[in-house]
Amino acid sequence: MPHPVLADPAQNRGRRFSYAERERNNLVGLVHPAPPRTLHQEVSRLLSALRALPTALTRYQFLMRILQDDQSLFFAAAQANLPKILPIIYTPTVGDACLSYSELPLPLRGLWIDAQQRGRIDAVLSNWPEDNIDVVVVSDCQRILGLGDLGANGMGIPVGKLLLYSACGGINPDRCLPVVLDVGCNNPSIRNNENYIGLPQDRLTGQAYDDFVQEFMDAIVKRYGKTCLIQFEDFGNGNALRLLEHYREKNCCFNDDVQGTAAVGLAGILSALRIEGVPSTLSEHKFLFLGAGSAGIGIARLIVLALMREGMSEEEAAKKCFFVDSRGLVYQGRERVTPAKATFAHEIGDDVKAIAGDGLEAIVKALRPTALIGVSTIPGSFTEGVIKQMGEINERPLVFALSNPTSKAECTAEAAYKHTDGRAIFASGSPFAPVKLDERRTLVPGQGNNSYIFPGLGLGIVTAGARHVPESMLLAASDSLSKLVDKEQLAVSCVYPDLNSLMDISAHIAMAVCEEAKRLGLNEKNVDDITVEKIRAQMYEPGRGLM
Ligand SMILES: NC(=O)c1ccc[n+]([C@@H]2O[C@H](COP(=O)([O-])OP(=O)(O)OC[C@H]3O[C@@H](n4cnc5c(N)ncnc54)[C@H](O)[C@@H]3O)[C@@H](O)[C@H]2O)c1
Ligand SMILES: O=C(O)C[C@H](O)C(=O)O
Ligand SMILES: [Mg+2]
Repeated sequence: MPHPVLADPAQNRGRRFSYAERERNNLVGLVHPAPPRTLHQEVSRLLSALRALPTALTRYQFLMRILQDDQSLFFAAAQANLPKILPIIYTPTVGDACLSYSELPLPLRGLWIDAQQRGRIDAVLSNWPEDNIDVVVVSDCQRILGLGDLGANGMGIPVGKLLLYSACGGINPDRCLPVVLDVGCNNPSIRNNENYIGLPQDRLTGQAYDDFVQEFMDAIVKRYGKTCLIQFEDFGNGNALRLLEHYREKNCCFNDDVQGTAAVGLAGILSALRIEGVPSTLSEHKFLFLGAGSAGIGIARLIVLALMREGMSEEEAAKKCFFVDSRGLVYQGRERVTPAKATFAHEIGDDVKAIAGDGLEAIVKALRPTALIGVSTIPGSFTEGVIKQMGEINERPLVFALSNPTSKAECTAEAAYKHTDGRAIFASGSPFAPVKLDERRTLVPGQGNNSYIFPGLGLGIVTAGARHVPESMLLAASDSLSKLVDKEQLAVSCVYPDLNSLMDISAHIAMAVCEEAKRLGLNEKNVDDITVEKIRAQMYEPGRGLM
């Protein structure tokens, strides 16, 4: 039997227990005899051990074990080394971890609510050891990153998102709940694995699915209150927008793939307007999206709102966004245009119709977009020809390859820069290293990932006790992020701020969200006297003052 203090990751401090603490807690002999260590020393030790590991997946496993063992060491290490740690606990490595979640020896983390628990979801929730929860991230895992249906294996995503809530947004990790709704899995390569951790059955659909989600939503509100934030994550195309529409005004919730992505995408675009050679107002731009799913529709809808704020009509604003889906250009009168795409299915001439199915390069040439946004999950779809075409049309083309993980990116940073002689303003969902163009110039790809948004957005919602998450909060978050991009970043073509400052970024975003909640009267908590400094001071940060 492990000692209860050592077995509790929130209490265990291993070699950092002082002599007095060792005496007080009867730990003498149970921790190493060497003199107590500082948090800083232990973080250094952790980082050396991490470096010595051979693969990203072994580093993922190692960090998950540290988290299970000693929570404050994990978060202190993460917060002091975000650019190093994020790609392991989050995108892209978390994608590999999810693919092999059934095989990897990993500590149990998160709550799987499976379809057989229908009718007793509240009882399952009561098994979670914490009674006070601020943020729930829930996925049905039908579209994990660009990897498709991973069933119960997708737990790595809600777990990873919530680790960022604490590491980047300062939400107390004990008040975070990662949930997988295991409604089945239709992917044979996952489900037929003899070690599969989920229900080996087809996904629930139709009314049975909707009732299951409804029961879950009600159970969360009953147990944790109506201002407990519910973040929908990596739901499939057929459910993401639909569930968001259904719940957005009933619950305190948002969909990260639709709305978080929208805010980070728009922030990158707004930042780019400040770069010389880029048309400096939003209304001068034309956006071409490859992929018309949750992420693409989400970004386009927020662009429309941003344009309307500048005085444009909704109809005119929508005309600034064009979509290409798996059948080619989406246009008015085309077959298979869903209601979500219909807003962006424009009237086009016969000349454009004639090339609508001819591939992205021809479409780029015909439409002459200023920005190309990849949310398609199709790796390499921004070919050399496509990128060169963007470079011919624009002095500084925006090329955002937002699909995750890295293996699904529409192009690499190097390709975007190389085929435009370094003129492209590139951003990607997964991290890419800086690219040295020549002796004088190194360009830095920005990571256009919703991780810049959701921790601060959630922090703001929790701080304000917001009842809902209206679209204007996403606009506020987006503006706030964009304002934090400095001249130095823009000079190296990077449209996002330094990842190292994510805790500060989140405090600023949270402040903007609180102000918006207050403006709309959506706050259950008094935020009259709130300031960025006060928010920052209350954020969970185990290394504060100790590192
Ligand atoms: N960077 C970020 O923060 C971020 C956020 C959300 C999603 N994403 C990534 O974006 C991708 C899409 O996510 P989503 O939520 O929109 O998924 P989705 O399943 O809702 O949509 C995918 C879209 O791509 C289209 N598509 C498929 N094949 C295509 C092809 N050959 N050509 C053109 N379009 C094609 C589909 O028709 C669909 O419209 C994923 O890889 C996801 O990881 C990134
Ligand atoms: O998880 C990420 O890295 C971003 C986004 O939510 C995605 O689904 O790709
Ligand atoms: Mg996602």
